[in-house]
Amino acid sequence: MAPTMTSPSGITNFVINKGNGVKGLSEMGLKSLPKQYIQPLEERISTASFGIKNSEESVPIIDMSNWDDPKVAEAICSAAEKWGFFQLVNHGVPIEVLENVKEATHRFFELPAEEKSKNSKERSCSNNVRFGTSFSPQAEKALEWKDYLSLFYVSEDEASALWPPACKDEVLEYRKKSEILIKRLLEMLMKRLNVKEIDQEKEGLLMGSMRINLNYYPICPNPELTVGVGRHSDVSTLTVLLQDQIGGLYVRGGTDKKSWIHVPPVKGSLVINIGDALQIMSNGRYKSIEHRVAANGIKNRISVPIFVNPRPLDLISPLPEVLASGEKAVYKQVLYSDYVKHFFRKAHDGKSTIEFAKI
Ligand SMILES: CC(C)(COP(=O)(O)OP(=O)(O)OC[C@H]1O[C@@H](n2cnc3c(N)ncnc32)[C@H](O)[C@@H]1OP(=O)(O)O)[C@@H](O)C(=O)NCCC(=O)NCCSC(=O)/C=C/c1ccc(O)cc1
Ligand SMILES: O=C(O)CCC(=O)C(=O)O
Ligand SMILES: [Fe+2]
Repeated sequence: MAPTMTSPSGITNFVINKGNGVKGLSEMGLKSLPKQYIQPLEERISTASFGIKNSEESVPIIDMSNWDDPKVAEAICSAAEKWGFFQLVNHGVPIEVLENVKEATHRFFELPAEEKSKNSKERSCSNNVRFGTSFSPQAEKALEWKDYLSLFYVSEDEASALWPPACKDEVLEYRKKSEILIKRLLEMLMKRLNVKEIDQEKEGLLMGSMRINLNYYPICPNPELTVGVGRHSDVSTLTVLLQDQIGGLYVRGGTDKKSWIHVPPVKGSLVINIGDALQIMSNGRYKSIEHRVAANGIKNRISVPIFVNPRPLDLISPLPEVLASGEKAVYKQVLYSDYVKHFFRKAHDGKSTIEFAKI
């Protein structure tokens, strides 16, 4: 039988090869979710049974207005140890910059499929610019209901020349204006690890590369059967995440450490989470926590994470300052680009990636 639009190969062709993404599927007004997107029961997110149970069971919201007050550093480091996730208000990144990057994200995804797919893995003129769908379609048994544009930052000039004009200025501004915040956070987190000063070498190791993703989660016909993003932890040092007002991000936590806790949108805030690279460098003191995103049946959602990373050719391992007191290393030295390739070559699988670096 010839593939039709609704046959499995027809869907793959339309979404992945033709670059329509799940946004294209969503806009066709599909009445039911195509088979490829149906997740196994244990991965589905039943939003009715999750959420905030009480005030102790929510990700901390930290006010950064007095960022040099030791209490702020204490709150941030404790949240990084206990939750691996926190929200920041009065973080110093201008609200207008955040609004502009959200608008630019919508502008990019509103472009015709033909225009967006000029940035696909096959057609992009740079390895640093990639438009795609789901996470790792060739490795996944069930696909995720998300399209993305992923931008690896090398320099202002390179980005200006190669990133899509629909969003590049706003994304560059968002990255630049977040840099002070990123440095402040890393300084606080490092102090608690007995790293007194972030010299050039440490700065490179902690934040020598950045990747900004523009995530688009279109309205889904059967949101309860699929996910926007499956369970994973980020491979970054830390991630600065801008989400819109829709909601749907869940993190593993609570007193039993097993519940899925909603991260409610807070106007003007930024979500921060610890990634695997910092869990490794801190020898497990700071936690990169599993998280996932629900699909939504009513509204389109966007998010814009800045993944703050080591450089691809950095060797990452527990920091000497952390091991100075005689603590035994639980992670070995790994080449960061090997670690990231390992992450990208498999489907999302919770906290499994870090096994790659365990002794
Ligand atoms: C290893 C990289 C990413 C690419 O290396 P490459 O060898 O020059 O390029 P390849 O094109 O061969 O990519 C290797 C594999 O990774 C895949 N990949 C290459 N970028 C991508 C890409 N942005 N997206 C999703 N696959 C990709 C790519 O498809 C390919 O898979 P495969 O074809 O099956 O071998 C290299 O740029 C690198 O070392 N970067 C270091 C900095 C970095 O990007 N760190 C990652 C931070 S991202 C992070 O923390 C979380 C990201 C995340 C993202 C989505 C989620 O749902 C959840 C989390
Ligand atoms: O969309 C979100 O809120 C989170 C997305 C995410 O976890 C990621 O891109 O790594
Ligand atoms: Fe993530």
